[in-house]
Amino acid sequence: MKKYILSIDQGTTSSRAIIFNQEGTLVEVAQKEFEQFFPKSGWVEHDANEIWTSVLACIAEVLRKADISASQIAGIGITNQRETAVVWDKNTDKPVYKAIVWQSRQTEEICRELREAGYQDTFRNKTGLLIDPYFSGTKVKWILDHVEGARDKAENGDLLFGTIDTWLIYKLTGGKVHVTDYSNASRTLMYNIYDLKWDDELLDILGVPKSMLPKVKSSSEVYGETVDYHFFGQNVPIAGVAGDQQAALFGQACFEKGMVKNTYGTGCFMLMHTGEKPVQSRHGLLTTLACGVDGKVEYALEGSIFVAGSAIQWLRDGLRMFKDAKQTEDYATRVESADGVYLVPAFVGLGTPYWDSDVRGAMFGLTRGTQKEHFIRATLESIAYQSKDVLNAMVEDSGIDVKSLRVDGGAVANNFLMQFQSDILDLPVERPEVTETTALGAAYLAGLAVGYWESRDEITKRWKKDKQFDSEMKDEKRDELYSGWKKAVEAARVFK
Ligand SMILES: Nc1ncnc2c1ncn2[C@@H]1O[C@H](COP(=O)(O)OP(=O)(O)O)[C@@H](O)[C@H]1O
Ligand SMILES: O=P(O)(O)OC[C@H](O)CO
Repeated sequence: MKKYILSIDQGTTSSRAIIFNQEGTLVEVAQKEFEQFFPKSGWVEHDANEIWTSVLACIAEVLRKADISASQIAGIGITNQRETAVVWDKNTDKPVYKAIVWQSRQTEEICRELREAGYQDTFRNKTGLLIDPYFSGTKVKWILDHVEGARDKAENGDLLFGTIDTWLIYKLTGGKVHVTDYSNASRTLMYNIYDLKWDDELLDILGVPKSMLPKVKSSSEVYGETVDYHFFGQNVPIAGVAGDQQAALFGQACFEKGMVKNTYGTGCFMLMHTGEKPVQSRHGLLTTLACGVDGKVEYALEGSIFVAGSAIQWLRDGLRMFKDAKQTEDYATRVESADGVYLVPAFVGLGTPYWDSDVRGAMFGLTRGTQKEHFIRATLESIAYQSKDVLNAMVEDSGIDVKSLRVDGGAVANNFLMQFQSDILDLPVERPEVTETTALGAAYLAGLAVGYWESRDEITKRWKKDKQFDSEMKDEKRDELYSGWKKAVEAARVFK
């Protein structure tokens, strides 16, 4: 009987279930969107139960479409939108509040208070992160502070916290297993990435009882089995877990110090593998845990860009400039250049390296001659400029000379964007054949744990390039364009 690996990719706007075969080829995929809740300006929430049912529906659909029975699944890998926080009552298995999403800014006030109380370095030195609403810790505090009776219940040991991986494993195992992996724990603002422990001092500052927290395990091991009533009568091992960006780093076979991947989706997330030693940043990068295997811990540097593909969605839905994101390539190549136009897409502030949550989007260099084509081209270019800001910070902080950039995510289909990225970085940009690297990474992690695949070397060999983009731009032109971008960012930050 032929066996497969099932990967569950629980993202910000949709859940997906994907089946991979022994060759690491995608056999079938099922996807389901779910509702986004925006209760107040800047707040983003999900219904954790809807996420769970969307995942179950995807599993059923993908098995049906692939005509594979549940008994043919050798193992399950889970990868997830990170930082999003769920708190539920272990007596009822019901969430006490909606899942607070990574993008949500509703804990801005809590963060301000923590910064003003002088805790920035305490958190940074232990977690590698910044005090920002992005991370889970202040979201958990917010729920305990705002949901009636929640704090008492938490102190009584009745409430559990989890990122989405934890929530899904808990549900799939019928409430038997409460775990997460290093990569997800490292995004919570509560986990000490050097001691590899939940940090008592940080928990105390945040007022989060330790009894709520999941056990932290490696990214590739058997955590438990599905209960048969949730998996068509089968007890299948859940054997791989990683936050989606770390899973992509793994799926891109970036196992060596200095290898970098950039994922171009709603936002952009660039990760550099830094080996078995953490690198501390001076330029607003995050130090985070990558996926190790065989019990080894590995580290990465990460830069987060909040708005990338979503700027394209804004052009499509907000400004109604085209119907399909694909058309942007054609529009952008109809003109020679953006003609001096720059978009700073700081719609929700700027992430790495600026970490400025008050700055808002701005456009510069408009003339009477500016056309829709320039506008679209400038938007695509802004994705590449932001990525250059992050890569520059990585090179400075790590002292590592980067040889190439591996890319994935929905927007890498855009050849203009990839060529411009290579031009502006003056680096080769490598697009793999399988751009579903996030799901593939989780599948690899699970497959390695159950002996479906042998080793990371096998994965390295499987990584295949679809296309390489090499820089064709003159240094002078690159410098001129990039200095224009830096000026545009400066100017946008003045207007607050
Ligand atoms: N050909 C394209 N050119 C530019 N942007 C694109 C293209 N195709 C998709 N996108 C953008 O990529 C994003 C979708 O990528 P995806 O990896 O599915 O995102 P996510 O996982 O964050 O939901 C959307 O924001 C979309 O606007
Ligand atoms: O859902 P995605 O793929 O946009 O990823 C979200 C990130 O994990 C947030 O840190």
